[in-house]
Amino acid sequence: MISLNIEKTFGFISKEKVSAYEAEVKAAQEMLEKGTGKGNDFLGWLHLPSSISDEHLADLNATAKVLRDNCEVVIVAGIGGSYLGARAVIEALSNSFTWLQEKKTAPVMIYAGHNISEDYLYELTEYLKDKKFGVINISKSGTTTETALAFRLLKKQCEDQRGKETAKKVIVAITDARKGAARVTADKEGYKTFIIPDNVGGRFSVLTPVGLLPIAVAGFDINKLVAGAADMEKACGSDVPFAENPAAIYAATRNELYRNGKKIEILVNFCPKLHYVSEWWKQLYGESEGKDNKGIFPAAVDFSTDLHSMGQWIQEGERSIFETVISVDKVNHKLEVPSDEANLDGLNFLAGKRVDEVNKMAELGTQLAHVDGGVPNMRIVLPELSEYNIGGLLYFFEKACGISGYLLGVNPFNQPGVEAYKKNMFALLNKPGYEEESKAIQARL
Ligand SMILES: O=P(O)(O)OC[C@H]1O[C@](O)(CO)[C@@H](O)[C@@H]1O
Repeated sequence: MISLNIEKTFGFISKEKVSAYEAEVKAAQEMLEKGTGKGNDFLGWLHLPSSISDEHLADLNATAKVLRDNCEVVIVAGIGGSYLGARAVIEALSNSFTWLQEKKTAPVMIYAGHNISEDYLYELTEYLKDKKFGVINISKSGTTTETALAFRLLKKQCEDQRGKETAKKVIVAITDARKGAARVTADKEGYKTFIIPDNVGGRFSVLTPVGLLPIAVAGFDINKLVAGAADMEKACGSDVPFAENPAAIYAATRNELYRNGKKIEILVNFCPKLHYVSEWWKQLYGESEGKDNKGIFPAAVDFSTDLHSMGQWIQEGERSIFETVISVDKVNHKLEVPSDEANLDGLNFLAGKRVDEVNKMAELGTQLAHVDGGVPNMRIVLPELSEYNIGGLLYFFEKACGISGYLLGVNPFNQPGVEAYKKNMFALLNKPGYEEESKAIQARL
C-alpha cells in the first residue's frame, strides 16, 4: 500500500497547524458521506471501489477479450476524464516500448478524441489503413466535439475496412444510460455498451468502465486494480483517525501550504511511466478546485528529465510552489552500470551499481536541494508499480480531492468554466442554435 510523508513541509508550515485541520477535515468527510455539501449529486465515486461486483468485472473482462481477440490496435476515443485515467494506468504498467515490440501480448492502445488536430487524425487514419482495429468510444455527455469528431472518422473507417458486422463487434461505447449522441448511435448500431453512472463525474470515473475496459484490453488485471482502490477506500475512510488517514493529511497539508502562499503544486515523478498519472491528477485537481477565483494550480514534471529544464525555476524562481513526489520504491527490472576500462566518461565510480540506485540518489539529492531552496516537499511512496498500488493511488487522490475541495470552500464536482471556450467555438463555427452568439462574436473580431 502507498504511504505519505509530509516531514519535509515542516520548515514551512507547522505540524500543529496541519493537525489543527482535524475538525475541518472531519466536517468535509461528513459532507461527503452524508451528501450535504456542494455537488452532492456527484458522489458516486466515494464508495465505488467496494461496490464493484465480480459480475461487473467479469462482463468487462469478457468484452475486453472480444477486443483483444479481434483487434491488433484499439483506439480509446475520449477526452479529459474520459481517457486520462485509462492512459495513466496503462502507461504506468506497460513496457515503455510496448508498441515497438514484435511479439505483442495485447492490442496496441492508441488515444484519439482528445484533440482537434487534423494532422494527428490524418496520420492516425493512415496508420490504421492496414490494421484490424477496434474503438472504445467514451463520452459521458456523448456530445463532446473532440471525441465525436474522432469517432465519426473512426467508425466510418472501421466499417469500411472491416465490414458493418465486424465493426459492430469491435466498437464498444461507454456513455450515459439514456442521453447523448454516443448513446443514440450505440443503440442504433447495436454496439456493446457500458454505462457511466449519473453520479460519477468524468474526472472521478477511472474505476468505472471508462477506465476499466481499456485497462483490461491492454492486458492488465482490473480485479487487482479495484482491490487496491477498495483497500485504499478503507484506509482513507471517515472512520480512520486524522493522523492515520493519508487522504486527510494530504488534503490538510496542501491547503495549509496554499493558505501560506504556496499557490502551485508540482506533482513530481522519477519514472517516466507516471507521466500520465500526473496528467490525470492535473485534471482531477484543476477542474475540481480551480473556481471562484481560487485553487492551487496543479503542475507536473518528470524528473530527472525536467531537472534539466524546469529544475532552475523550481530551485530559484518565485517561491510560490510546493512539490508532491510520487516515488516508486522497487523497480521491476535489474540493470547494473557496466565498468569500462577507458573510463572516458568518468563513470566507473558507478560501476556495479543498479541504475535505480543512481535514480534514487537523484531523487534524494533533489528533495534536499529543493527544500533548501524554499520548496516544501511531500512524498508519496508506492512499493512498486502494480495494478494494486496504482488502484490505491488513484483512489487516494480522489478522496483527498473531495476533502480538499471542501476545505477550500468550492464545489469540487462541477466544471462550469469549461463551457466558455465551447460556446465561442460553436459561435465561430456557426453551429445551429448559436445564431445570436455567432453575431456577437463576429462583431468582436
Ligand atoms: O465524457 P465527456 O462528456 O465527453 O466529457 C469529457 C471531459 O470534458 C469535460 O466535461 C470538460 O469539458 C470534462 O469534465 C470531462 O472529463
